[in-house]
Amino acid sequence: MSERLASQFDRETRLRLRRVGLGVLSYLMFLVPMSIAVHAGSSTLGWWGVAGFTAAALLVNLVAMIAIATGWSKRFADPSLLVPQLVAAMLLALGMIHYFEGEARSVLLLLFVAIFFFGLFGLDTRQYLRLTTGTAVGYIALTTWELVGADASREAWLKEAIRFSALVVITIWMSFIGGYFASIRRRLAAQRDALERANSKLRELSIRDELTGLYNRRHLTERLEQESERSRRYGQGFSVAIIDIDHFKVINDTHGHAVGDEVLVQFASILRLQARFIDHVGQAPERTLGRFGGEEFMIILPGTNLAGARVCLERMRASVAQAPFETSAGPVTVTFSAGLAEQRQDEAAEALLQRADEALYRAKEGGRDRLELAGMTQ
Ligand SMILES: Nc1nc2c(ncn2[C@@H]2O[C@H](COP(=O)(O)OP(=O)(O)OP(=O)(O)O)[C@@H](O)[C@H]2O)c(=O)[nH]1
Repeated sequence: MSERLASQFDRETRLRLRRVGLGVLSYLMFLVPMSIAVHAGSSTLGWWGVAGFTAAALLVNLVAMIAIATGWSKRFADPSLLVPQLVAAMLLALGMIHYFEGEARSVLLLLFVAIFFFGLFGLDTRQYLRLTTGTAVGYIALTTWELVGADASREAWLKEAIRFSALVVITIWMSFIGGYFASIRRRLAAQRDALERANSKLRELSIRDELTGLYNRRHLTERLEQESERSRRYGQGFSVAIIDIDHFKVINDTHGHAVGDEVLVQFASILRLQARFIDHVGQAPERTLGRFGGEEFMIILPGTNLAGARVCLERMRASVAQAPFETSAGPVTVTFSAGLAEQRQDEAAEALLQRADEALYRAKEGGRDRLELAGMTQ
């Protein structure tokens, strides 16, 4: 049953349905003292009456279950229908008590305690106090009607007064205690939400490079491993490029470290823009661009062969070289060199990176501002 519940409903709905189930269980449990009282002759209810009350209680719960399971209850502020269920339970309890006398009647006041405990699932103090008022008014109306009708003695009135005051004291206490638990629950929920938000922010920060906002080395390495694994499993190849700004040390030495940082940020945003550009028709898997360290960047291109990677990197190169970067120290000309490699079948990520790095070395040796492609054969 719970597995079926899990597959059909969302978490909140499952929880609400379970609560209604718990309500059914507590009604059924009350059948025991009720039946004993009927059997012992302490009740004028009779077996048909027991059956009638049980059927009414089950009907209330069935309606609540259907309203929750179909999603109909979601249109209300209280989609768990807790308040209507509690009001229905209270009315049923009042109706039932009418048929019990003496000791049995006092004991059955426990029904109200059970109902109020159920309110712990969601009532706040104000709602609890309203339920207490409703219960008290209902009880006074019932007993006055009974006692006046029976022309009861002073003793009978006093006995009811004792029951009534005990009922009111207990329900008022439960209102405050229940409300207190509700406030703790709300606080815990708010703390859990704040913690979840903080966690996701931390997760995001832990994979980002602080300066450029691109992915950091750790995330790039992780993604590279994932891509290798995916390619081994599904046979879909990928390429990788290591991008290195040319003579970045000169930019730093000439204009200062802060201007060097400005260049890195602008460089990153150009690469980011170009990385999003899709070169071929059809849906290409998302590319991962990051800062590998210093003035070195990396892009992972899933489902892309060397020729495709070259198109993408050539566009990046042209875009960077197109115009000098505007910095606080004036225009700075920036170029980069890149080494590209396509994964060979079953090649480990480390070996692939090694080949891309060797290609980058050749690009630098060859005069910079150029791309070099690693060969596919050994
Ligand atoms: N401004 C700035 N500079 C950095 C940062 N990280 C590394 N660098 C500098 O980047 C420079 C890299 O210099 P090199 O490794 O000699 O490379 P290069 O000057 O780009 O020369 P080639 O790569 O051979 O073209 C060093 O001066 C580092 O101090 C950073 O976050 N900000």
